Amino acid sequence: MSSEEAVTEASAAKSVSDLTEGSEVVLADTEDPGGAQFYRTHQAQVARAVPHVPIADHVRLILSEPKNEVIVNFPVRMDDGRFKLFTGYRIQHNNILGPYKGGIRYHHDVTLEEVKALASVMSYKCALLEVPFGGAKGGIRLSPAQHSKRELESITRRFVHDLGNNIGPEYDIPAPDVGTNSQIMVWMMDTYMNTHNQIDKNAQKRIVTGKSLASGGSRGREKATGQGVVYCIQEWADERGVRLDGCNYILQGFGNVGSHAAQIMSRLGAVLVGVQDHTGSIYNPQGIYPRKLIDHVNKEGGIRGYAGAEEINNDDFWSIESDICIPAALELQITEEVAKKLTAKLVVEAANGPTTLKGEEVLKKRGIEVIPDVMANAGGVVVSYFEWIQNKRSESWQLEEVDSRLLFMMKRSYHEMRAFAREHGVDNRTAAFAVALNRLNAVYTERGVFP
Ligand SMILES: NC(=O)C1=CN([C@@H]2O[C@H](COP(=O)(O)OP(=O)(O)OC[C@H]3O[C@@H](n4cnc5c(N)ncnc54)[C@H](O)[C@@H]3O)[C@@H](O)[C@H]2O)C=CC1
Ligand SMILES: O=C(O)CCC(=O)C(=O)O
Repeated sequence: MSSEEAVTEASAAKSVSDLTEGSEVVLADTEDPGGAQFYRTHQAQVARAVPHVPIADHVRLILSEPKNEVIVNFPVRMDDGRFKLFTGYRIQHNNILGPYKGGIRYHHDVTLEEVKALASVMSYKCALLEVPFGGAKGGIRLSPAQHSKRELESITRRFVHDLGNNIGPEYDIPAPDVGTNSQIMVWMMDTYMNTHNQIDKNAQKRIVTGKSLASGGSRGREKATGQGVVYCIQEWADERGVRLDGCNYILQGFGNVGSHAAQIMSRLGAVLVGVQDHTGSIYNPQGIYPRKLIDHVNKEGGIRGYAGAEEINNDDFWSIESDICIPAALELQITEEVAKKLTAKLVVEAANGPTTLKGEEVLKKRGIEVIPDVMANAGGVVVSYFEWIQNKRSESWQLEEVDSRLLFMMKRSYHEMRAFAREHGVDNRTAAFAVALNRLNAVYTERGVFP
């Protein structure tokens, strides 16, 4: 760098610091090792499916990057009176099958590339499950635990305000993901309604899904992702004559998805022998009671210190003797090293993108089967679709109806994926992406190319 350039850089930095003095700036994409790797991993996984289905060139190109990338920077007043600048993303990958759809993540590692990967995953998930939605995802780089309820509400409302018409009940419909919940969805809905003046307020409820029951949510949405994970495990067990009663499993992530999956697995007699979350890892070969662990987590904010299990090193968690492994936390967790340690016969990807490319290679070599994210965790978006329909029609379905419709859709796609895998001699992930790609390609080619 010449001395002139150095002076210019220094004065530019100075003027930025003048602008932000006294406030905290949470910069968006300063470092992004994980997000970029996740995006490349996801694209490589999709690319493996391409030789197995006839994809038109223009369709491949369209799907290779998101259609829209919305980034908003907005200041919010913190409880101490100072302003903090946040960056929010809403990435809209594809909407050929219907409105953009996907969760909102609040996590300190959120980056543009991570949200791009997650948005693209949603397009294939919806296509595989025949949910008439496209794929999107959003997020803000923040640690929810470090903010008061009031701060979280202000951040959420400001984010929705600044997204403006980039979301809408027939255009792009957010939902919960890591670090967000029904309360955040209800704040989003309320802010949208207050900033978009329409007479039919009831119809506007479907701007988000994953709301509380009182504010227009669906029965069964909160447990839906975990329920769908277990439906997949049941199909896998039936196919192979495995009894779930008495089988051992380990679980990474004990939030919405993990804790619900664990409660449902318990009802089937499966034994939870190890859990890991952001606070540590615990082990009990006699079984950990999900309900008691939930009570502990609600009080303490994590699994650490739970009296009904022994605390172990995070590194030892993956080698716990088990039949099934359920990653239900973040992406890129099942690395080469982790895959070598696993004793399970099945990995069920409750999380999005939990397995690295190298990790997958090892799993394959070791004969460990994978039910991929786009299939395993699709229960959430399926019941979000049911919530959206119920809001649109002013209906309220009973839980039995929600569960039986969910089971039907999960089973249908699971067996489509398995049939493709058998017919083409490919793994479940490649089959799942191939079925989804086929569907997207068919719609694009039938509709033709706009000149
Ligand atoms: N909430 C939903 O409906 C859906 C969620 N998913 C996916 O499921 C996964 C979990 O999501 P939620 O349960 O909603 O999130 P959550 O915020 O409710 O729970 C996340 C869990 O992951 C744990 N965790 C975070 N960092 C960790 C780390 N470094 N090591 C170990 N554990 C860690 C947390 O302690 C917590 O137990 C994510 O990949 C999400 O994208 C997929 C489909 C739908
Ligand atoms: O429920 C939804 O709309 C989206 C859920 C989600 O973000 C996901 O499946 O990863």
